[in-house]
Amino acid sequence: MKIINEEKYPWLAVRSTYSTAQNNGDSIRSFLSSNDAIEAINAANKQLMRTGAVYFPNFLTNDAIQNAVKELEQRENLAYTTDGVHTAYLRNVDHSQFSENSVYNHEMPTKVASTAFDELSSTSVLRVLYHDPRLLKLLSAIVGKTLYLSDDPLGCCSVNVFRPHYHHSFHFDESEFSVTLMLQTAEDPSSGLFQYTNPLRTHDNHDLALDATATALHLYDRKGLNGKELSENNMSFRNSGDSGSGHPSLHTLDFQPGTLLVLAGSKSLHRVTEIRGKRSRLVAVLTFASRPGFSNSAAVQTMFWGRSLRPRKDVQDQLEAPVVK
Ligand SMILES: O=C(O)CCC(=O)C(=O)O
Ligand SMILES: [Fe+2]
Repeated sequence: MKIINEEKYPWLAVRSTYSTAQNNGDSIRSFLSSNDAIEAINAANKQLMRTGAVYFPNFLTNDAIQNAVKELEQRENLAYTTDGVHTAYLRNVDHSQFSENSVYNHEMPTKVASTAFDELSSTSVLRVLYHDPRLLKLLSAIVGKTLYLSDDPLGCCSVNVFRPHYHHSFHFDESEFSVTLMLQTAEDPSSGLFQYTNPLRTHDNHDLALDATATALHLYDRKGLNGKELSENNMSFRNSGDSGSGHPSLHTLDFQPGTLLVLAGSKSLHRVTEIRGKRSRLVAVLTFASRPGFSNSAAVQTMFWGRSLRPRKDVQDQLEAPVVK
């Protein structure tokens, strides 16, 4: 079964007449060198830098979608449900460094279930896609740097299960880039929307973009703020992606089954609005990092999967070994 829709994206097909390891290696090396591929990647890179996200409709074949949904329906009852509060930064509140009214300490509710990577079968289409070297090469080309698969045994590739009334409040991901795949939408098409701002945080995890984040929450999360004034919010932040207006834009994704989204999730504030209707919204979340050995923190693992499972020790030892010159 083909997973990637090569009819819609012929430049993603790897042409090999016979299958030997070497032939496969050569095909992957020449992969993405066609003019069509270069053009599509340049356009995607521009879009990602400007708006924090870029998406590819019908990236998955219908067979792959159906297969994934069938497996997930069978495993849905295993999915752990988180039902609590978190800050936009998914970090612990810190009253010693940030004031009571700081957006850093502002908590919002989220209710979502998630099927962890180790709950997917060994032949799951999502597992196969996550390990397809074409996907890693494509994403590295789009973001303009070498990316690595995550070593998080739970969160490297997981599936969000949004049942009726579930929602995910505004947050930044810990992982730098996420790829999400819509598998099944909510019954009510005006619900379960994926919304994201332009990139607000510019450099690294130390850049909290407190002003911009507070401004975005004031503009787009009135319910979550409940009349509260966040202290950083002076409505005057500057951000290259929002030149002129001084307001972070909020985009709503046209997220249909089979759509693949590349999101700068640690830079763009994003949320999923409340689900209405009977059907669960199912979205796969595949994570990538710009250094090897990435894992979500134990705290974030516990929040989303109800347990923490650290990357294999041999992998960590290798990464932490001193470099001998
Ligand atoms: O379900 C989605 O569309 C993405 C949710 C999200 O932001 C996340 O899982 O971090
Ligand atoms: Fe997220």
